[in-house]
Amino acid sequence: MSFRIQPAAPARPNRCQLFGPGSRPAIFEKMATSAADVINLDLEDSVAPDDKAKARKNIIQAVGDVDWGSKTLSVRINGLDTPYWYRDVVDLLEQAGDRLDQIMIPKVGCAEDVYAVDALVTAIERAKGRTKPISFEVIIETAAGIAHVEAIAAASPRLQAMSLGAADFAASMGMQTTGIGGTQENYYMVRDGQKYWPDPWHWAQAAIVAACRTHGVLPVDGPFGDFSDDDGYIAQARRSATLGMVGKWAIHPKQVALANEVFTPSEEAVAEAREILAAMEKAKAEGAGATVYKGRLVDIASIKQAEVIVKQSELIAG
Ligand SMILES: CC(=O)SCCNC(=O)CCNC(=O)[C@H](O)C(C)(C)COP(=O)(O)OP(=O)(O)OC[C@H]1O[C@@H](n2cnc3c(N)ncnc32)[C@H](O)[C@@H]1OP(=O)(O)O
Ligand SMILES: O=CC(=O)O
Ligand SMILES: [Mg+2]
Repeated sequence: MSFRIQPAAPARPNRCQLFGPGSRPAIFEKMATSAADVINLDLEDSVAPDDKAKARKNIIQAVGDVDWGSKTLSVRINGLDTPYWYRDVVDLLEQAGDRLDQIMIPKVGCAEDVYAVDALVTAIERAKGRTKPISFEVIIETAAGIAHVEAIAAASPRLQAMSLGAADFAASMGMQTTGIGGTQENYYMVRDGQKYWPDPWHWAQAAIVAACRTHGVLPVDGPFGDFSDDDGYIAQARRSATLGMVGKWAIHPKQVALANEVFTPSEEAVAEAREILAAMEKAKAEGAGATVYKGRLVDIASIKQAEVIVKQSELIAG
């Protein structure tokens, strides 16, 4: 390990973030009774401009009225390039009850975007005597966002999570696709006449994971638009989990169970991780730093790898 210690990310389950438009209050109770760990009530891109004010009111009322259980309750505000965002923050912080946990800031392009929201939130918290500090999550979904991803991850002690937003990201990058996440038809390689579809989101996800892990923030995969394609969703989520992300968005309730399944370590994976830890305990007792487990090398690094899986399963089990 470097002299610079890697901070731990917040210890809370974040396997699935279920989104719903703030302009559709009829689904709020359904969201609250879902199995998602995080609820994202949206004021941004799923709400038409004429509905923004009403959606704000709906959300403020629902924060207090709906029983959100032990879920993390987050509201996605509008982007800092719009005329809506300051009113989102002011009204939420002045009028919504203490049950509100988090604000999601979309289209963050630089650390100063987060700083600006932090300054406003801090002023209102003090003015109103709010004792529970609001945490932040951000979406990396622009070229500027990914270019400044590490500075953004370090921008505020309020920051708990960072998502990749594939739809706006694709648009900002000028990618030739209207798909939201997943395999892209024209992003393929050819070998011996066979097509092979690599993952166009991989590099951005890896950059987000590295920035998040450096600064103790939860890395999360964003939306998968085709909610009729369970296999595609699962494949995308498994790749994200393998890269180090802790969860994924659901833009339809049927995606919640898929995310929970992928981001909950399987019994087999946990059992194997515990066996590796036991094998290393035995090796250490015998004065060895490395040993053989099921025909393969395990050493002191394997302890840390196994601990990732065991800790994640313990966190979810509560
Ligand atoms: C790129 C981005 O920014 S993604 C993030 C922003 N986007 C969003 O928030 C969109 C969230 N999703 C939705 O608005 C909706 O799910 C839609 C528009 C995609 C589909 O809505 P519908 O046509 O109503 O879906 P469908 O008919 O399959 O719904 C089935 C049931 O789930 C409910 N439902 C639909 N969406 C949600 C949701 N997000 N959360 C909870 N329940 C929901 C419906 O009310 C319906 O309930 P019922 O069986 O009791 O009648
Ligand atoms: O906000 C999410 C996105 O994919 O864009
Ligand atoms: Mg977006």
